[in-house]
Amino acid sequence: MSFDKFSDTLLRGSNRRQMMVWFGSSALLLMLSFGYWQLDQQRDFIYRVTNERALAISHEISVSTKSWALAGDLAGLQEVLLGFNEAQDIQRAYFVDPHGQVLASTNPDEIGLFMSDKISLDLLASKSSEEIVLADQKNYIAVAHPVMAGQRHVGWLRVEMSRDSANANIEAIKIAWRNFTISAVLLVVAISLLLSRKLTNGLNHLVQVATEVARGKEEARAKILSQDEVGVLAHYLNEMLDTLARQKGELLVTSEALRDSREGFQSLLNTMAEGMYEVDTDGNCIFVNEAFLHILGYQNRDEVIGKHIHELIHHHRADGSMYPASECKMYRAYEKQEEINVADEVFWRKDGTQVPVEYWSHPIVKEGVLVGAIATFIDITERIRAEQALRESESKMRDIVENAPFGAHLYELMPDHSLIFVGANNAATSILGLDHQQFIGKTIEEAFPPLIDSQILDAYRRVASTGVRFETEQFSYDGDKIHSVFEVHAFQTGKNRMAAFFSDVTERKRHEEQIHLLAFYDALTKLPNRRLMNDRLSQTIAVSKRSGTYGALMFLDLDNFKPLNDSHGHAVGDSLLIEVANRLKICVREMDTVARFGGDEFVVMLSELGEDKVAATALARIVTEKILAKLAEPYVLKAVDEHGVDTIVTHHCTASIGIVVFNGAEAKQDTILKCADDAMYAAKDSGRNTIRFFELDGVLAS
Ligand SMILES: Nc1nc2c(ncn2[C@@H]2O[C@H](COP(=O)(O)OP(=O)(O)OP(=O)(O)O)[C@@H](O)[C@H]2O)c(=O)[nH]1
Repeated sequence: MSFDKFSDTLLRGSNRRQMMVWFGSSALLLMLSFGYWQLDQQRDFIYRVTNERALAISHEISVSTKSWALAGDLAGLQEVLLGFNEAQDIQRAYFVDPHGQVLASTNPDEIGLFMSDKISLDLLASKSSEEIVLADQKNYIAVAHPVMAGQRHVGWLRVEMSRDSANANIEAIKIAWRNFTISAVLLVVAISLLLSRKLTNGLNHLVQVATEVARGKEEARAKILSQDEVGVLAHYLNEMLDTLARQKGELLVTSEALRDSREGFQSLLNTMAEGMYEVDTDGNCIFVNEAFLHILGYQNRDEVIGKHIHELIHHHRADGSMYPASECKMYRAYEKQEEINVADEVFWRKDGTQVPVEYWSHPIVKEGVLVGAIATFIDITERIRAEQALRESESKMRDIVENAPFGAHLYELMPDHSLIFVGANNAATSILGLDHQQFIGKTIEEAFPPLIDSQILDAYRRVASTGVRFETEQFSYDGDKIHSVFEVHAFQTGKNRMAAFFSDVTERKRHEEQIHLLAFYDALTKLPNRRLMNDRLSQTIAVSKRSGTYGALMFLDLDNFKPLNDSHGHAVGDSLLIEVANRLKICVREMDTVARFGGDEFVVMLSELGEDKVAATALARIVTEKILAKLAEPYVLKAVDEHGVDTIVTHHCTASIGIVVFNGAEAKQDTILKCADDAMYAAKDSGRNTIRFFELDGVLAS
């Protein structure tokens, strides 16, 4: 392990370890510093004590040896010195005379020798009366003490001592101090361990909770073990975790909603029938939907995303010529930040075929800056085909309408409700005999004055605005050049546009009227015939049934008509029949019906004679008698004799009339007719020129 890593581990590890390291190393440093200082002090002190002892010994020996020296008793002198031979740490003690000769020494071998070393020479040269420390070394000390006789130097007593005992003391102190230091450091480390454990237990718990939460155990919460700062921290950590959990829940809901919304939006885009893509400002594709891939034949988005979209799908025009991006309408629109809609260009499929499209592009602007664009498009192949088919169909229809046998007018309804004439076909021109070109742009009233105040104008306006078709049965048009009846069919051809098809049905109408006349009227007298009388009788019966009113039916047959025919001819007979018809008509009300059933047989039906049968019968009788009298009046008839000359024939004629008064609720039509017929024959049988009433049950009435 490198030092850096080691120091890193120590200094940046857990708080507990840091505390231990810092406290331990601080204690160690402190103890070492203090110990070193203390040891230094101790050493100085011990050395000083050693020096003082050396000086004290040298003083004591000098005092002891002074008398022996003055006496010149070298043996005594030697004796004194040998007495100090056993003193502690004394290595050597000797007496030197002023000439440097050793007179006595703890080392007898050097007695008589002269000191010639520099220290000795300097010492001998010195006249000091004070003791002198000659050497003060770690293991050795040498002192010299003058031996004075008054003011006279008699010699120098020199003592050399080892510092073994002093150094042993110092060593013992060192060992003691080292042990003390180690113990102190260990104690400090132990205390710091306990203290840090106490201090960091709570923190470690918080760290453990935070670690569990970080590893996904989001429900983990800190125990509040104390009321100190760590307890407060645990409380707020729990609150923070609760808040985070709540916010995460809300965020989850929001993000789920967002994801749902995004997925919904994505699937919406993908279910769009329109192709869609998004480009950045460089024109590179950043999004396409499913329809894009489908329409342009790509399998997946990777084939498109990141590509320059113009170069990929819009590189050539429909005619095959190059379509540079610089000329692309879409890009020009992007630059101007405008929306654009184009429907006459093509996109190119992956397989190199072209597809006609209509596209819309919208620039995307964020905070005023263009950041890209979105384009949507649809394949308009079918539309073009349909438009072409429509054009062809319209052309065919135009041909058909132009050449149709019926007239056609086209109108447009204006906001002020006026109908403006916008065109006509060839048949319209030939039917109406008008030059329609001159009417284009004019109102219908200006173009066709006979239509002013006509109901057909309102009908046309309704058709143009609502689309409800309109068909006239017949419509009379009296113009300058034409007086005809038309049949008109009008229908909407577009918003506020309509066409009116018309055909001249004047001739057909005349024929229809003729057919109607022949079918329902007697050709000679113009009276309703048997069929029409039967219709009206059934209607009268139905009304009578509902209202309870009575009606009367009379059968009338001329008496002795045949002889007139025989004597004056059929034409005179016809004239009589016509005159009879006229007289009958003037005898009845408008609502009554006079019919000719054939030959000289007529039928008169009186309706709404009231609800009282007696009164109705009386009324019927009055009318019948009136008829009888009227028919009995002489007839002045024009005749032509056998020579072809016109003559006047006066003829008298009567009629036999049978009557039935009926109520619709009481009798059926056949019964009524039969009873009237029977009554008429009864009248004939009674001698003619008379009236007979029949009850419906076949009983002859008075
Ligand atoms: N002029 C003319 N005569 C017709 C027409 N239809 C029928 N007749 C004749 O009318 C006559 C009717 O004959 P009847 O009613 O049987 O004879 P009638 O002389 O009236 O005798 P009664 O009815 O018994 O009084 C026939 O001679 C028919 O030929 C017609 O349209 N014109």
